[in-house]
Amino acid sequence: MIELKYVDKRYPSSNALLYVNNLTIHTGEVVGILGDNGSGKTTLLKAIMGIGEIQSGEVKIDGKPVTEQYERMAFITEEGSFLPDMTPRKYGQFLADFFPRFDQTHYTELIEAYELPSDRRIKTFSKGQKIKLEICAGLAKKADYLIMDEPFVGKDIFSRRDSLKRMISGLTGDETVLLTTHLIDEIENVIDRAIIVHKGLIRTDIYVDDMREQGLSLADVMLEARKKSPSPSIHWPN
Ligand SMILES: Nc1ncnc2c1ncn2[C@@H]1O[C@H](COP(=O)(O)OP(=O)(O)OP(=O)(O)O)[C@@H](O)[C@H]1O
Repeated sequence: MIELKYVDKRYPSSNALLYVNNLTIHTGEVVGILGDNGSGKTTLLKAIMGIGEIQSGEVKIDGKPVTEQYERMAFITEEGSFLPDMTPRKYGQFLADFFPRFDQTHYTELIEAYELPSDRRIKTFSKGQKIKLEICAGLAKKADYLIMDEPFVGKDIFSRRDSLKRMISGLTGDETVLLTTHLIDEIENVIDRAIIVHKGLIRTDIYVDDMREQGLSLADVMLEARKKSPSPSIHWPN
């Protein structure tokens, strides 16, 4: 379970903020973090991963600070955690040294399935190939929490569908998955819950089944979220 309480994140060099009053992501949920460019999606994922300071509030993963749970977390992002001079093969060895649960065989299978050159330096890869490599690494970590920032960036449509299928089929179903994306059509049938961030605040948090019962699509919900004013129950930090 991921829990955020009164999380306040500000950047000193801009007036952007993220404020989350109370958010609980239950174990096993697949959650889409959606919203316009610059709305705060990546900032939210980074706050969960403990990347960068938060001004106040707390984030707990199964009741513990994220720093005590890193072995159980995979953060898949375009920025990548690979070292650019490494090849995928070397990167796999490096990850195996750091993550006790890392499954080298599964990693090699994924690298082959994504048709990534295992002995070429990662710095020569395209954007789509780099994020594919990060997905291979993230899935092979056998993490309980998969936090993915734009996992479809730089991919063509066939590659996106293939990637999505592979990602889902590589999961046991017990993982908690958070992903940001702008490709709402692709993920509507994949996520259980949609959290819509607008101007640094969570404006909508809805289960997809409830959304469908109300006859709404993700596109409708996102449009509504933009118009909503912040919830009156929000306690603004002093
Ligand atoms: N390191 C930083 N320093 C200053 N401002 C930042 C920094 N990182 C992000 N921001 C600002 O915080 C806001 C939220 O950015 P964030 O990257 O979380 O948005 P996003 O929803 O992930 O956007 P996108 O869909 O474009 O990736 C933006 O206004 C952005 O300019």
